[in-house]
Amino acid sequence: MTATVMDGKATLAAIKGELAERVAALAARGVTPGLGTVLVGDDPGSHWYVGAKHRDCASIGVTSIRRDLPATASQAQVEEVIDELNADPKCTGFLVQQPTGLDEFALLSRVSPDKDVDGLHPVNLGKLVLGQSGPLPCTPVGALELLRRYAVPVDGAEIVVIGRGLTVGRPLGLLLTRRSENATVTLCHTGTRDLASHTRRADIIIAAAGVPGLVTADMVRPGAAVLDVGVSRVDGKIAGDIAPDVAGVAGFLTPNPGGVGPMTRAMLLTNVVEAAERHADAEMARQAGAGLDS
Ligand SMILES: Nc1nc2c(c(=O)[nH]1)N[C@@H](CN(C=O)c1ccc(C(=O)N[C@@H](CCC(=O)O)C(=O)O)cc1)CN2
Repeated sequence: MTATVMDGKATLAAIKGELAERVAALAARGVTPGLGTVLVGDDPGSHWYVGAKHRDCASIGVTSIRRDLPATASQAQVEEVIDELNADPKCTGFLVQQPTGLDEFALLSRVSPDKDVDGLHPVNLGKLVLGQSGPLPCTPVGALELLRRYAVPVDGAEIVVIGRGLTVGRPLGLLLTRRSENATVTLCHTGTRDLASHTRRADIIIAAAGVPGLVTADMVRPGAAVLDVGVSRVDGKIAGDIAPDVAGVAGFLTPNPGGVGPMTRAMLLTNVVEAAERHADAEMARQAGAGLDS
């Protein structure tokens, strides 16, 4: 069997085209979305991710506000920048690039939930738990969107998620078990005794463990969809969690790079546009309430 490649790069391009139309509609209402990023330190990977996010924004008409701080920045200095972006009307949404090496819970909690485009603020994660609408974490919803666009059925599917991290594995479990998605999820982690016994009966495997080559062909049911979210560097190159021999067994497979990574950026752009749309609607309602619309 040769797996169908779930192309995240091509899907990002398609989503950008769709979002550019929504940005144009916002411009007609006098609103320009603006993404803010807060980057601490000089990790080359983080610099690349932030640069890519701003290039994506420029390509669809979203303006950029970039705050880069040195590795020596203190918690208080980063919190000051967050306060600035919370108050800046040109910044309709922003994020703190992780990792920062600081108290990330305190930083995430300080971002205004209305401007949280990562969907990682405790209020927005709480909404996900409660099944309320709100911005969703970018990588989990990116993986789900890729499955949707390749028509891989999720409703009723047995899905094994590997990894319980706060940005991917844990919210993925919450997302996929919502009534609207209706999947049965097994969340595996370093304490899982027999990983292969779980993956072998999965319709969909989503690996976010950061262990190169963790999932091998013998662990995959023929025809299963396999998504690789693992990012490790081996000899300077990205190495995912999925071993190359899985391509001969899986029905659908994401490349890595070129799979879920670009989808993370696509869903960030979606959250940025949606935050600006909510902002525009709230402003219109405020003006109508104040009798300013006539
Ligand atoms: N505040 C956040 N920090 C981090 C998040 C996040 O969602 N919010 N996730 C990751 C990094 N990340 C986004 O920030 C991210 C990961 C991967 C990609 C991507 O496009 N990757 C490319 C390859 C890039 C390369 O060559 O290095 C791909 O997979 O094709 C974009 C964004 C941690 N931090």
